[in-house]
Formats: sequence, C-alpha cells, structure tokens
Amino acid sequence: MELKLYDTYERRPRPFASLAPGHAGLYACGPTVYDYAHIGNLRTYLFGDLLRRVLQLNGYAVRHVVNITDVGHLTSDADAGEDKMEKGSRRTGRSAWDIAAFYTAAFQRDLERLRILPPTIWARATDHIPEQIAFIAEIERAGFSYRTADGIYFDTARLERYGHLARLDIAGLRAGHRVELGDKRSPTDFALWKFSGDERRQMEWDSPWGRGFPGWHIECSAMSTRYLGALFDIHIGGEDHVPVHHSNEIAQHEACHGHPPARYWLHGSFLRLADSEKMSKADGSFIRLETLIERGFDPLAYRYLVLGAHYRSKLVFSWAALEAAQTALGRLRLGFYRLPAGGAPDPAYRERMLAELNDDLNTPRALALAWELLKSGLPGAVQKATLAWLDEALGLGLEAWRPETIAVPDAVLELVEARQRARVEKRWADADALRAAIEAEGFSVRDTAAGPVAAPAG
Ligand SMILES: Nc1ncnc2c1ncn2[C@@H]1O[C@H](COP(=O)(O)OP(=O)(O)OP(=O)(O)O)[C@@H](O)[C@H]1O
Ligand SMILES: [Zn+2]
Repeated sequence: MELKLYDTYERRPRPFASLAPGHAGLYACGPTVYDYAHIGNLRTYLFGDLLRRVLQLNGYAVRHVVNITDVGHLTSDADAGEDKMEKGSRRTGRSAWDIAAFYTAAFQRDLERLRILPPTIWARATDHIPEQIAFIAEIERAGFSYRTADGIYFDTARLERYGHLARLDIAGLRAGHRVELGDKRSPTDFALWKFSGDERRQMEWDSPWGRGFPGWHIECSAMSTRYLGALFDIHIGGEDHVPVHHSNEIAQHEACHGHPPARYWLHGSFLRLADSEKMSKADGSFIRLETLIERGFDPLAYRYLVLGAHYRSKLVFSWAALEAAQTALGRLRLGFYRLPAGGAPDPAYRERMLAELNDDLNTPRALALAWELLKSGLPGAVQKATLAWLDEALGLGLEAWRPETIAVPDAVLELVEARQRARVEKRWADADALRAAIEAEGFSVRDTAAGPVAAPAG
C-alpha cells in the first residue's frame, strides 16, 4: 500500500519512494539545549517518532539522525542578539558546557517517558566543528559567501531559488526592510561563522576566518551530510523552520551541491496555548512534561492527545483536553489488557488502519478505527493482535501496561476486617474508631456491594 507524505517543498502530498530500496534516511532538527523542552517542542518530536514508526511499519529500515544544538543559535533569527547557550549559562550560573549536558539529558529523558524511539545517531553541534568549517570553506570556494566586520555571511542574492521552500517574497522583504542591516547586504543573508571579537565566549574555535563560532544553520548541513550523505530522503522539523532555518539549510546545500539536501520536507504544526500565539522557551513561561507529571498525568496521555490531532493541524493545549485524553487512554489500555492473547491481526482492519497511517500519517482516523475494532465483535484475541500491530505505529505501549495493583498491608486488612465485624454487630463507635485507625495508617476504606475496599488515601 502506497505511503503518501505531504511535502512542504512541493506543497502537495507525494507518494514516498526512498533512494535506496528498503532504507530511509531521516534527519530531524533537534533542540537547542539551553533550557528544558516544553510540550510544544515535544509535539514535534512525537511527530518525528510517528513518521519513523510508520516508515518502519512499511518495511523501511530507518536511519534517523537528530542533532543537538549546543552552540550558535542566537536569540534572534536575524543573526543579532546573543547565543542562547551563553544566555542560559548566565541565567543558571553554570557553564555553557554544563547546561548543554544537563538539558540534553533532560530532553532524552522526556523522549523516553513519551516512548519516543531514540534516533540511530545523536549528533552534537560542538562535536562537529571541523565538518562545519569544511562546509563553510566549500561555500566560500563556490563563491556564495562574503566577509563583514562580525562574520562570514551567506550571499542569498546569488541563488535564484532562495526561499523557495517558504515561498518567500524576496523583493517584498528587501523593499520593506526597515531594521538595521549591519554589514549584511540583504535581510535574508545569514551568518555562516561569527567572530568572537572582543566578547569573551565560553564556546569558541579557531577557523580560517578567525576565532569564533558557527552560525546556527551550518550544523545541520554539515551533520546531515556526514551521516546521511549529500542527498537523503526526508528532512523534518517544526513549522517555524520553514522560512528561516530550513530555507538556509537548502541555500547552503545548493551552493555546494546544486540541489537541496533532502527529497521530502515535512513540518509539524505548533502546539498552542488557548490564549497565546505560540509556546516559547524564550519567554520563560512554558509547560514541561514534568509539569504534567506533577499534576498527576501519565506522559502517555500527552502522547494520546497529540495523536488525536493530525500533525499538520493546529492543536490547542488545555488541561481539560489532557484529562479527556488520559481517560480515553485508560479505557484503551484496560480494553486491550482484558482481551485474550494468542490471535493474529485481522487483515481487513490492518489494511484500513495502514491506509489511514499511509495517508500522510492520519492518526485521528487510525485511533477511531481502534475504537471501532473494540466494538466490532471480532474474536478478542484477534482484536488484541490487531491493536498490538497498530500500536507499533502509535507507540502507546499497550502491551507493556498493567493495571496498578496497590498492595494493602496485612495490618490494615486486619483493621478493615475488624471494622466490618463491628459494623455487622452494630458497634458503631468501635467501627468509627477502627476507621480512624485505618486512616492513621494512610489508607481509606470504602464500602462497596462486594464488601469493604481499602486503598491508599488521597
Ligand atoms: N509550540 C511549538 N509546538 C511544536 N513544536 C515547536 C513549538 N515550538 C518549537 N517547536 C519545535 O521544537 C523544536 C526544537 O526547538 P528549539 O529547541 O530550537 O526551541 P524553541 O522552543 O523553538 O526555542 P525558542 O522558544 O527559544 O525560540 C523545533 O523543531 C521547533 O520547530
Ligand atoms: Zn536543522
């Protein structure tokens, strides 16, 4: 069955065909590790994980590369402002190297809790400085760069198709540009290498152009080429990468190779908060996965919530929506758990589910089919096997889940029995005292039709 993916470059869904049969190369722009990831960032990595899983379900061996931006991402996309890492260092009082290691580990832990498969290769920008310098030197040799007082810049005017990915209106941008250009020739030109100058930086390197650090876009060009080759299958990221970061990656690549680095470009839509345009690390007020956990949510409830919206449609986060996702996930888990094992997937359902997933990763419709299947009347073992198969794409971990059984200590069970005897014998004062004793042990007792049930209080 044909896999169709919506390609931002061509603005249309296209049948996916890989360069090498049975193999798919996938590059995802990773986080800037100057702070924790917010759940918006995590939506983008859930989208990447879904794409990878669907490729795998279609029989592809996926080589999945994710970079870690630990240098060179400035607070402004216009090459002004300071390095986010140096800023993070000042905020925390720790070195830029320390916070890079700390927030990388925190990010990887978030991915694990969301059951996002680890990439084949993690590529850290600061581990690939020579590759970045070599890439810039190639751009320079091809005649696409110029030098200013503060760095080496890419000359976007040299490329006829600059900004094609974003359908940028270059003439309009140039005419309407009121902001100080500095020494840049055009507002769309961007830094390949920035000089340290008089600034004292924690992260800086020698280069043929002077001591400094790489611009943000060059790392992805250098590392994707190193690990996936000069032309690979799919490049992904959040929708904000279309007009600047990915447009610039493409420009760098075209200067050296005469074509974009990837054959398909996919972009995930942002998660938004009801009352704001976007969720940003930069403004300091954001919701982390940890925030959800502290409020009693299972991280996979967030995964379920994200799967309930198509990756290219807007998703507005609310606590009520997360609550509903947690309830639905709970029902799905329990439904799955109660089904008997030992069956094989139902071919008709499997085909319909794959058709939805292969239709540009339509998870809302695939989830709807999961619920339909549970009411289908098919043998339980067949339902279970079909859901387990689907879950390879959804990644909800249905097979690993077990209902929580909370052990009630014997001493508490004895108090519960004593209270029950007191109630049968209508010794109400004793029963009340025993209830207080149970509560003092940190448990509560509830009287049900099947008898009293003790559970941890709270
Ligand atoms: N609200 C959001 N929803 C979905 N994805 C997002 C959101 N914000 C950022 N992303 C994506 O998260 C990924 C990591 O982004 P990055 O670490 O550079 O942080 P950022 O949140 O964009 O930073 P900042 O808020 O400082 O601009 C990128 O692919 C980006 O497109
Ligand atoms: Zn990138």
